[in-house]
Amino acid sequence: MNRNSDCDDENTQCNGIDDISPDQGHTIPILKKILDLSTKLQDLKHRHIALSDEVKLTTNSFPDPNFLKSFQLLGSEYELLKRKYLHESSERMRLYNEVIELKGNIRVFCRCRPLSENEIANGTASVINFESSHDNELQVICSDTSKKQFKFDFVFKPEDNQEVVFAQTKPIVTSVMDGYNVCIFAYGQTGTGKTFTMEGTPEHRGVNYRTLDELFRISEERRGTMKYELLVSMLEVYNEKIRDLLADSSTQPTRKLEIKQAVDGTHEVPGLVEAPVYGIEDVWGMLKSGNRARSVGSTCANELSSRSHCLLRVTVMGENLLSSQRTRSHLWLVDLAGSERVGRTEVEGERLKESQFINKSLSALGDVISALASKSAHIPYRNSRLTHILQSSLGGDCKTLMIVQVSPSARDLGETLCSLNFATRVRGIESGPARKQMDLTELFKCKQMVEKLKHDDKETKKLQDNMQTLQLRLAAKEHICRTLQEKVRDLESQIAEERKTRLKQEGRSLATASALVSSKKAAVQKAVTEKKPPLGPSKFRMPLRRISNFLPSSSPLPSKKRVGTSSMAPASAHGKENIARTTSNIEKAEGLSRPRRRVSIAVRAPAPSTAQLLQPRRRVSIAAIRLDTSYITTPLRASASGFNGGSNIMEEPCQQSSIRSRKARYSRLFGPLPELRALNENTPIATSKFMGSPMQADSRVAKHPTLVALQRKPLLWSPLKLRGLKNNRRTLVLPSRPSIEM
Ligand SMILES: Nc1ncnc2c1ncn2[C@@H]1O[C@H](COP(=O)(O)OP(=O)(O)OP(=O)(O)O)[C@@H](O)[C@H]1O
Repeated sequence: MNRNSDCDDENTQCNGIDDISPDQGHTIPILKKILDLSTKLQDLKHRHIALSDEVKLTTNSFPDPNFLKSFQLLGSEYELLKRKYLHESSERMRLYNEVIELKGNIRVFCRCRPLSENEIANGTASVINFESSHDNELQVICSDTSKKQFKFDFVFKPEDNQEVVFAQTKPIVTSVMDGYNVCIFAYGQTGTGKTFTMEGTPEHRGVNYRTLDELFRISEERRGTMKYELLVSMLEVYNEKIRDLLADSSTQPTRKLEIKQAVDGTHEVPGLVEAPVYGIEDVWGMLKSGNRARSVGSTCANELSSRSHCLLRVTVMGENLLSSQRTRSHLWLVDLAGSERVGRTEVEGERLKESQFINKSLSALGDVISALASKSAHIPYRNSRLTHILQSSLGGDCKTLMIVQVSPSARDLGETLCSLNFATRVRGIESGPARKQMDLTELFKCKQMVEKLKHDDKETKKLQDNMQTLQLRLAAKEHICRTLQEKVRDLESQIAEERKTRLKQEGRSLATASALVSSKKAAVQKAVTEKKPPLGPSKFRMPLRRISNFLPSSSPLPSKKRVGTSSMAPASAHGKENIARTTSNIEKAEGLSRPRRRVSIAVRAPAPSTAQLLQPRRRVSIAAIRLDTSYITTPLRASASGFNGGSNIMEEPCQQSSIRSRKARYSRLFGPLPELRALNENTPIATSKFMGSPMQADSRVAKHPTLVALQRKPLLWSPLKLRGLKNNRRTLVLPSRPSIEM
C-alpha cells in the first residue's frame, strides 16, 4: 500500500512538474511532499500507538493463571526430583560403601616399577611374571624351579601409568568426602617408586595431586547439596621426630610436635599447620614447598632417597545443606621411607642412624598390621610415631589402602619377597565395617551448648519463680500499706472529731465550773461578810475555828471516771506499773476511807480592818481520807520508812506498833474537829484527788485541819490537764501546786 502511495506520489510529482511554471516548479512539489510526509507521519504515529497497545495487552495477559499453575507444578516437580536425587545419591553412596566393605576396608595394591636404564644396561633380568595380572596375581621367579604366587586387590604392571593407578585408587580416596577416614600408604624397598606413585613428577602427577584434584571436582559437583572445606597439613617423621613441612622454618624455629589424643578420641598434632586450600593450584604450590623441606639423602640404591616418612593429611569438613549433618574426616597420603638392608645399601654414620630409625618404625608398622590381622586385643600403635599418628586411620573403622611397591630387578629379589609377604599379611586383615566420621568436635560443642542451655533454662525458671514470689510479696505489702494508710486516715479523722468533742466538753465543763465557782464565791463572800472576818496574813493567822464546805455537792468528774481516765495514761511499762500500783492503792484507800471527804475552809484574819475587809478572801481545801494506818507515812517517820515522795507513800507497809502509837498521837493532835467530821461525811470528794498527801491516810488521824490543808496535794481533774498528764506519761498522782486559793 505504501509502495503504491509512493508511486502515486511520484506520478503526482511528475504531473505537477509538467503543469506548473519553472519558478513554482520547485516549491509546490516540495510543499506537497511535506504535506504527504506529515500525513504519513501521522499514520505511522497512529500505527505505533495501536501496536503499543497490542504489546501492552500481551504483557498484561502474560501472567496467565494456566501459566502460573504450570510454573508452580514445574517448581514442585523440581523439588520432588531434587529430593529423589538426594535419596538416590545417598543410596548410591551406601551401596558403594557396601561394595568397598565387601572387598575389604583394607585393600592392597601392588605396583612394580619398570627396570631402570642402568638395570637394562647392566642386563638385569626381571624376576616378576605378570601373565596372570588380569586376575590381580603376580608370580615371583625365585629360581628356575620355584615361583611364588601373590594375589592382591590390584596388580599394576610396569607399563601402567599414573592414571591407571589413580583410577583404582580414586574410589577409596573419595570416601573421605562421604565422611570416612582414609589412609593410603606406599610401602616398599628403597628406590621402588613410592615417591613416584604418591607425589609423581610435574609430567606424571602422583596420587596426592590427583586425589586433591578429584576432591575439588567432587566438591564442585556436590555444590548444591554439600558444602566442603579442605585443609591440608604436611609433616614428616624423621628419626622418630615429627616435623611440620608447611611451617616457615626461615622465620620461626622448628617446633617439636607431639601427638595428643583429642576430646573426640582422634589423634591430633597440636601446632601443626592446617592450610585451607580452595583450588588445585594452591595444593600444587604447597606440595612442592613441602617436598622441598623434606629430608632426603643419597644412597647407593637411590640418588634422592627419602630418609623420612612423609605424611600429607587432608582434612575434609563437610556440611549437608539439606540435613545440616556435619562430617569431619581425614585422608592420610603416606609416602613411607624405604625399607632397606643396611648392609646392602652400604650406609654409615648419619645415614645408618636414619636407616635404623626407618627400619624400626616400619617394623612397628608390621607389628600393628600383624596385631590387626590376628585380631589381637592390644594393637601396639604407640611403638612408633608413625603408627601412633596413623592410629585413627589404620584398621578399625577407616578405609586403608596399601600400595606395595616392588622392583622387578633380580638383584632386589630378597626385598621384593619381603615386601610382598608383608603386603599379603596386610591383605589378610579382616577389618570391620568402616564408620562414618561425624564431626565430633561440633557434636561436643553442641552437647556443651545443650547442657548450657539446660542450665540457663533452670536458672531462668528459678529467677522467674523468685520474681513471681517477690511480685506477690510486693503486692501484699502494697495492699497492707494501702490498708494502713486508710486506717491512718480514719484515725486522723477520729482524732480530729474527738478533739472537737473534747474541746466542746472542756468548754462546757469550764463554763459550768466557772459558774459554780462564781456562785460559790458569792455564797462564801456572803457567808464571810455575814459571819467571819477576812483572813489576815499567814503570820498573824489564828487557828481555824470554823470550817465550812463550799464545794459543790458533786464533782465535775466523778472519782471513778477519773480513775478510769487515769488508766488511759500512756502505755509505757513504767507508767503502766505506776498507774496499776496507784489505782490499786487508791482502790484500797477508797475501801478503807469511805466516805471520801473534801473540806473547804475559810479563815478570817484576826484583825479585821476596812482595808483588810476589801482584801480577797482565802479558801483552803482540806482532804481527809480514812486509810489503813499501816500505809500511812508521816513526816516524822518518813526517814525511818524510807519515804521518798508522794508516789512511794503506800509502798512500805507500817508494821511496827511504835509507829502506830505515834500515829495515834498525831491523829489526836491533827484530827478534824467533830463538826468537820460531820461535814466530811457528807462531802463526796474523790480520794484520788488527795492521793500522795502524807496526812491523808486516816480521817481519824487528820485531826488538825490547817496542817492537813497545808500538806494537801491535790489531783488535777481538768480533762486538759489529764490529757497533758497522759502525754507526759506521768502518774495520776502528782505533786502539784497546793490548791489553797488565796
Ligand atoms: N612406575 C614408574 N615409572 C617410571 N619411573 C619410575 C616408576 N617408579 C619409579 N620410577 C623411578 O624410579 C626412581 C626412584 O623412585 P622413587 O624415588 O620414587 O623411589 P622411592 O621408593 O621413593 O625411593 P626412597 O624410598 O629411597 O625414597 C625415580 O627416578 C623414579 O622416577
